[in-house]
Amino acid sequence: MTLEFVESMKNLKVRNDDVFLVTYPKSGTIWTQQILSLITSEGHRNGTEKINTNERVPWLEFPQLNENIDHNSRPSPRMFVSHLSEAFVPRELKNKKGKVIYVMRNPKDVMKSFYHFQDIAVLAEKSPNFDHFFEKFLDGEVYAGKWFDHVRGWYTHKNDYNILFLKYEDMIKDLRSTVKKVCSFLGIKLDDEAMDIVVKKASFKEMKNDPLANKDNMPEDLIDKKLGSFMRKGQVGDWKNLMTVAQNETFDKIFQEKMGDLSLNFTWQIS
Ligand SMILES: Nc1ncnc2c1ncn2[C@@H]1O[C@H](COP(=O)(O)OS(=O)(=O)O)[C@@H](OP(=O)(O)O)[C@H]1O
Repeated sequence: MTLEFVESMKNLKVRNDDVFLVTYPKSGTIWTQQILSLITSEGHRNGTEKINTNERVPWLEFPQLNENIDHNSRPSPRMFVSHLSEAFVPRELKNKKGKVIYVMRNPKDVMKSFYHFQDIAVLAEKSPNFDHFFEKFLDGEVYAGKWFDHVRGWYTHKNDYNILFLKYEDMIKDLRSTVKKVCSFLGIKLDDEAMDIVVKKASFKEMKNDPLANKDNMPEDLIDKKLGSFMRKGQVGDWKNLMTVAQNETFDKIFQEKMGDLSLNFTWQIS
């Protein structure tokens, strides 16, 4: 990804039936790519088409991950996935052209997932320990910058977009309801049998064993599978196994300062 390319994406011609999935890293990106793939493709549901979710929902800002795909020449309907901040996505989306699905996850679990991801992400700058990563995350010295800015940017500009917000924890609690919400947002009707398949194939257990959906097919120079799995735990509240009491207090204080004025609630654990 070059800055020049990202800049050029601001001018991408948006089509009415485009769908942009946007996330801060580690918030449920591949999960929602899989859900979108299953909802929109019968061949993905019944296993007759062997296409990676990363190809069905290609990266907006990483064309090299999809054989240098040229988004302009893709047939409609197109789906995209992106980690871009609100200020960097195609401007035409602001005219409520196309649809945006923004998935968020409680930032303590995001941070923990991100910390472990550096073990397997070959190109990631490694932190020697969690204390170091904790500071880096708070300072936004990680890919995609500060979590607080990313979420705030999208949330406070929500009225400019045709946008559906989803939360990772809601997906954990009731995946079927989330799938229904996505179907309704996309104007797609699935019968009960198709819905059952989507919910089953988008479960953590199924995805962990599905190389089309779990990044096992990623090149080894990007993800080193010997060092860990991309589908790590898929839980809510795993941050408790890593953050100290002091770090948690610091985080809560910063969260309150930066997000306290927004009507956004997160689920920090599920008992
Ligand atoms: N089906 C399903 N159910 C529950 N959780 C799931 C599922 N699929 C992916 N995951 C978890 O999502 C985390 C990876 O997030 P992303 O896909 O956003 O990562 S990335 O930004 O694309 O690198 C990562 O979270 P952690 O396990 O906490 O590390 C994945 O395990």
